Amino acid sequence: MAGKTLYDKLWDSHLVKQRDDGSALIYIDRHIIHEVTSPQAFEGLRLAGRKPWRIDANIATPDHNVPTTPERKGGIAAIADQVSRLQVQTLDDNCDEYGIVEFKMNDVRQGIVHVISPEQGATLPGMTVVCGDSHTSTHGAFGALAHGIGTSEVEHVLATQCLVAKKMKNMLVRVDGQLPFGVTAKDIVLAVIGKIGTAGGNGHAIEFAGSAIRDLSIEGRMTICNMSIEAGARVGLVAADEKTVEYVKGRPFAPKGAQWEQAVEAWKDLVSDADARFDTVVELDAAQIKPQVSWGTSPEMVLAVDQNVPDPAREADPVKRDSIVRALKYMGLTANQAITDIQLDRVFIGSCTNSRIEDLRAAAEIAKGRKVASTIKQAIVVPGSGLVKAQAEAEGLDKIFLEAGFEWREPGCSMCLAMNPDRLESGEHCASTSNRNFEGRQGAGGRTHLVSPAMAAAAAVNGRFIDVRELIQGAQ
Ligand SMILES: CC(C)[C@H](C(=O)O)[C@@H](O)C(=O)O
Ligand code: SF4
Repeated sequence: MAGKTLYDKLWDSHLVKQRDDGSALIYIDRHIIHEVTSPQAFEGLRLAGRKPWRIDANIATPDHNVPTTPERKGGIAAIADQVSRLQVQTLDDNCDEYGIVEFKMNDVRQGIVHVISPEQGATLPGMTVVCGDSHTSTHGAFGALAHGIGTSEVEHVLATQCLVAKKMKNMLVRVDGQLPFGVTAKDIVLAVIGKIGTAGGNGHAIEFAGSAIRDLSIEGRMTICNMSIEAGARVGLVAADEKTVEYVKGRPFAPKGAQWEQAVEAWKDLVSDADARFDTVVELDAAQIKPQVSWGTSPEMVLAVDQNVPDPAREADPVKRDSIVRALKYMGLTANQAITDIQLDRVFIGSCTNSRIEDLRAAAEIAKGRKVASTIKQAIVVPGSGLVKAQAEAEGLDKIFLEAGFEWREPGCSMCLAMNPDRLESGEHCASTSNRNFEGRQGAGGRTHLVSPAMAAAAAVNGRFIDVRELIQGAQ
């Protein structure tokens, strides 16, 4: 019998019941809650006369709707939009009522769900982690089985601590070789999506492996797993290793003492067996990856910074041709235009993809001693959590950004999606470190270009896209 993949192992160790029709019941170790997808779930629970099954499996924070400007220090009353205010208030009320740990709006531990849970050690290797949020795949970076769920499933998990699920297929994305100087985890994942497309991972759990993945920090691995969902896979995974253990050690929710020793021992098995069988295998050479920029309205519409946007006339497939025509029109671009000719209006450095300390350091390295171009209307840096913000301030990164002309904000989802005051105006182009570039994602008519933090900072100071390596001192 062939060995097991990491996904197989995680699945097997959480399987409560397998049914003949292919569906199964799996146990959930960690449930993360935010204000958008939880109100109806709690309401359903209440109507059914039930209570959360295991209170301490839950951790909550508001993120999507919270303003990121200084006025937000005023608390919930400072949220102008009525629906947003109600959602955040409802989350607070629900967590208070059931005694669920919540980092409220102005708690220093508040932030984007996918940033705060790993930061607290609430996401651990070997766990099953769910949240009513598609980017829950982020947590797979720890060798955990993590994916998004819908609101009715949020209610089910709250009530039973279990989830009805179906086993997925196994996909291996192997990235070997050395990443060129100035090329980051974000560029790897954008290049993967450019290669396999947004449906490439459909029905699969993707394990990212290979020397280039092992060489990444935990932050970088989170960036990659975060965007698995944009490659069509609900689950992204990276095997646990010493870096994972090192990252988790000493965090508030991590096991301590003898339990820690036991856990570390158990985590050694969180790798795919050498003879494990994958249904699909994709390989990339890290050395060939260049800084990426998305030009269209889907994350697969992505190119290296030195390329030109496509010419529909050269596309034989009529369906693809139509989508190129439509995307060019929406994005206000002309066929064959150089990526480096795209003029930006706003720059957003943040989101659960790229708002951790390492991302802010990379952006600050570029911003240091430079100025945001006068043609840029706004460039904002939004830390992923209050603790990331505090760390960045301790390192003086806030000063670097402010001196360069960036705004330094309070944590939240911010301009990643138009659910709070940070948004694009129609027609504006934004260099954004987030994960989705769908039509209207950052505001009606807004035009999103997905890039790494260093590339976003470079675009801010240059006004147009530029290969960040041209700005790095001593670049070869
Ligand atoms: C609001 C939420 C349900 C949504 C998601 O599931 O991903 C959001 O976080 C997003 O990124 O689009
Ligand atoms: S930062 Fe963006 S992608 Fe992440 S959870 Fe918030 S809205 Fe979703």
